[in-house]
Amino acid sequence: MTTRAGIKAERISKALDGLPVLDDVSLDVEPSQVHALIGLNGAGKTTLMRILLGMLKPDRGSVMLAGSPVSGAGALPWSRVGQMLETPFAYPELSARENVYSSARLHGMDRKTADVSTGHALAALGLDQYAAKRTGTLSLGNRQRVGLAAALVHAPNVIVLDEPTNSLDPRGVLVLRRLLRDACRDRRAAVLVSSHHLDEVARMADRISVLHRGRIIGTLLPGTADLERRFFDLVLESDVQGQEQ
Ligand SMILES: Nc1ncnc2c1ncn2[C@@H]1O[C@H](COP(=O)(O)OP(=O)(O)OP(=O)(O)O)[C@@H](O)[C@H]1O
Repeated sequence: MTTRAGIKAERISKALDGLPVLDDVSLDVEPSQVHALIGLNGAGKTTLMRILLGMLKPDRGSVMLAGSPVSGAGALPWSRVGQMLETPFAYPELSARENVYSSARLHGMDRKTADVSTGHALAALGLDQYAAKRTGTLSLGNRQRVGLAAALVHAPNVIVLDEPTNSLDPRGVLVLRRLLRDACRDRRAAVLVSSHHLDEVARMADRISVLHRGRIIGTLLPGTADLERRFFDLVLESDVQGQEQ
């Protein structure tokens, strides 16, 4: 299996506590695309993202990430990856600036470049006035913005964000959408975002994959009308098929 960039997951299965959570999931997140993963609570989105990022080992299947098998990826591929899963990257006792700068350095940027990039990332996420504040004292939405700044500061080519708009206000959602679009256009980034919000996803994504009960049950076209109805049609169809088997 070869891929030059992006994420390619093939036939991933995983059980947790003896229960199947992912069943034969394949997913291609291509360069220059925002790929959305949608599914109901408990569908397996976070588990899949953890496997894609090498945080959890699949029982079966394989993942290529930024051109390398995720199981043996060295520092170079990881320096090209930006991610935010569940809790945003943020040491509460450090300032917003220190958190974002740390992420830049951990992803291999030299001090000067990290310093400049940190300034840009904070400004892009509207965090200038909070830069010196301890992250633990910030509002939930602003902590999420710090997490996003930390995920994007090093201009990654592969971006994985788990429910990145959860605590964002409408302006934050617009900002994130623009940043992800810019990343796709300017550096051919491959972007995977999970979400429950179909309307947001429809405006942000080029492709939408639907995960239900640990299986990819179909895709949706972002531009089509009645996205919500189509989503529930897919879910219902899959549940009916499951009952018949
Ligand atoms: N560490 C764990 N041990 C046992 N079961 C787990 C563990 N983590 C997740 N699960 C189970 O796996 C299933 C999928 O969980 P996951 O968090 O991946 O779903 P999700 O689609 O991200 O859900 P949500 O939208 O609610 O965040 C759930 O049934 C969950 O209870």
